[in-house]
Amino acid sequence: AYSSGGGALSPGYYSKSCPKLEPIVREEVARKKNETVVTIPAVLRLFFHDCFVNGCDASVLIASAKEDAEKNTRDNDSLAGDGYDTVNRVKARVEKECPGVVSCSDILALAARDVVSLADGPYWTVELGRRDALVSRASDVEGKLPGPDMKVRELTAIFKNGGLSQLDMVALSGAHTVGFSHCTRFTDRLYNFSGTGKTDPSFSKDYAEALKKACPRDVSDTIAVNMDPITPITFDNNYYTNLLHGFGLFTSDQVLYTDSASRETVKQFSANQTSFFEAFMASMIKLGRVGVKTGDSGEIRTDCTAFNH
Ligand code: HEM
Ligand SMILES: [Ca+2]
Ligand SMILES: [Ca+2]
Repeated sequence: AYSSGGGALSPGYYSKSCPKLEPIVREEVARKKNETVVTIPAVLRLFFHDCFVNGCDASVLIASAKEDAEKNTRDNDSLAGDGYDTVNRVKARVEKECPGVVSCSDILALAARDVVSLADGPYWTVELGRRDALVSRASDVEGKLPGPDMKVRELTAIFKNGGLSQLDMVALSGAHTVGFSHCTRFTDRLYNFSGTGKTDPSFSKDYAEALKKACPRDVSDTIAVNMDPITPITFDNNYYTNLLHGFGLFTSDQVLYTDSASRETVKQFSANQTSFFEAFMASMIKLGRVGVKTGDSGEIRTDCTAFNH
């Protein structure tokens, strides 16, 4: 379990030491997004995978010659390269403006906020003052990240490790309103649900048919589909409306509606985008506090992909 106090974080942390930080991050993220829209889901997911393994400390960004860092794991293998590129580009500019001052973990937290708002989602104030990790071990990832086959009880337990509630879990799952998934992450639901050789009955029939066309039985592990088939690049509440219609891609998505423990929240977020946006912002701020290192812990990396020493 991690602390999620976040007491030492504050929005104005760099107001004297790097006053242009936020406009620089915004500009670089927007430039990258205009080159490829994949930037949006890539950065958002990268932030989540960082925070859930040893806290929001940029541990996921470390590149290891021995390939034994967090990024060298099955769970993190599918993190799109554009997420890392975005952070590295922002960092390069920020280092020119204010050398040695701004952590990679704070850049990632700001970039995650900016991609959401650039996709027409909400905009919130980001707490700052995180320091970067001194370790990144592949062996630390196991069991920390949720899997697409999990049910509500397991999902809630994983989020609880970071001090996040079931409501936070349902709100943050709304991130699947943008981005892609490889077919291999859900083909069991299409062709061999619970070992039955059948299709998961909680799928809409039409949606399952469409997914079978995009993802045939022996599909290559490079093929991916939109997670929100209706508004794939817009950050909206359509993820929840999809669940009402059996358009959830993973078991971990669809169970949020089929399980009565979370169904009312799904209905509410589907009916009212403002209530989803408010919950999402609050949960992102909580996510950004998970296991943060402040004060004398950690370091301010100069290169986000490597420790300073
Ligand atoms: C609730 C439990 C969650 C599970 C089981 C889960 C699982 C997954 C899986 C399996 C993928 C597809 C990866 C692939 O291509 O193989 C994915 C994609 C994604 N996830 Fe999640 N996720 C969860 C929560 C979250 C949260 C909390 C966020 C962010 C706040 C998030 C953001 C994303 C995004 C944006 C993508 C698309 C990535 C891209 O297009 O590059 N997920 N997730
Ligand atoms: Ca981390
Ligand atoms: Ca959407």
